[in-house]
Amino acid sequence: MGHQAGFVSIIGKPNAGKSTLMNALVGEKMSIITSKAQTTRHRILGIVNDPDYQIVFSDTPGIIKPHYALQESMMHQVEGSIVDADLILLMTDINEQHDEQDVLEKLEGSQTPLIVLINKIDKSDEETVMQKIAYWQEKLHPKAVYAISALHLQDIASFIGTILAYMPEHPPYYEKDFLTDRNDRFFASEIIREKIFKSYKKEIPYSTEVIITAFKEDEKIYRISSEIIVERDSQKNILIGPGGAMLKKIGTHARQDMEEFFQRKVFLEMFVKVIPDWRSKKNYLKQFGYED
Ligand SMILES: Nc1nc2c(ncn2[C@@H]2O[C@H](COP(=O)(O)OP(=O)(O)OP(=O)(O)O)[C@@H](O)[C@H]2O)c(=O)[nH]1
Repeated sequence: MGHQAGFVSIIGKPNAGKSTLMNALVGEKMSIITSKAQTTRHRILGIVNDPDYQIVFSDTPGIIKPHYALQESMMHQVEGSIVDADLILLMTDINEQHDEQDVLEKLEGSQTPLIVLINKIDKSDEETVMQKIAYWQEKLHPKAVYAISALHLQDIASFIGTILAYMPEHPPYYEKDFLTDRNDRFFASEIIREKIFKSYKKEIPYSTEVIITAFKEDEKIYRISSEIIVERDSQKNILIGPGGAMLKKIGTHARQDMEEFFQRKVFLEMFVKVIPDWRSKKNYLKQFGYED
């Protein structure tokens, strides 16, 4: 067999561990990970390269019933990744009793090979694992069901081997030194978003978008300016905190992560701006990079 290349879509409910799995497979932090559901908003590619193959993983937003335009765009990205895939990995959390109906609806009519992954078995027991394996086999008749812990993924090589069996003979889709299709600006904004998700309770993270307004690469330092968009003045006040303390903390943590990620010194500016109801307005969503 010649060179193999293909697309693998990782789908599932929010918080199942999709981003954790992709980062483990790619060996780099491509997708931000937090304990909150719906952290991932865009479809993010993570590419595993080898002289003989290229596997292009898509980490996708968790599947939900959309309530506003941002979530509709997130669901369109899931659907797009299913259409493109040579293999679908459906990820489930062993400890969650989700109604998976909306996930199954997305798979209806798809002829693409499917593997079910039962994740977080480090927080479960053998009997439950056996029950869940039987459940998914019966429910979807997938090619295989694997019980894993994405957080402590044991044998990545054999996992990749399993996936390769479904990858067609094809030249590489991307340059062999690419790990992702996203650029440095995207990762800078995601790093800030991760800090916001980790620092505030529910309302602020879900109402926030981060825009990189300038990204200047000097030899020794990256100069990055950003805007944090929220929906209301009250959220702006919470985000900034007393005397600017919260925003300062986020900025410090984000800068440290960026310096590690880019292997450069970083100068980071942050401004907070209110755009009422941006999550429901198509023109803003388009401007912020969410496709229809
Ligand atoms: N115990 C345990 N926790 C895990 C495992 N895999 C992921 N997690 C945790 O589950 C949470 C969600 O993980 P993510 O990888 O962000 O999940 P996701 O499916 O990408 O989430 P969305 O972006 O909301 O769709 C994080 O707190 C992870 O650390 C695992 O194997 N075991």
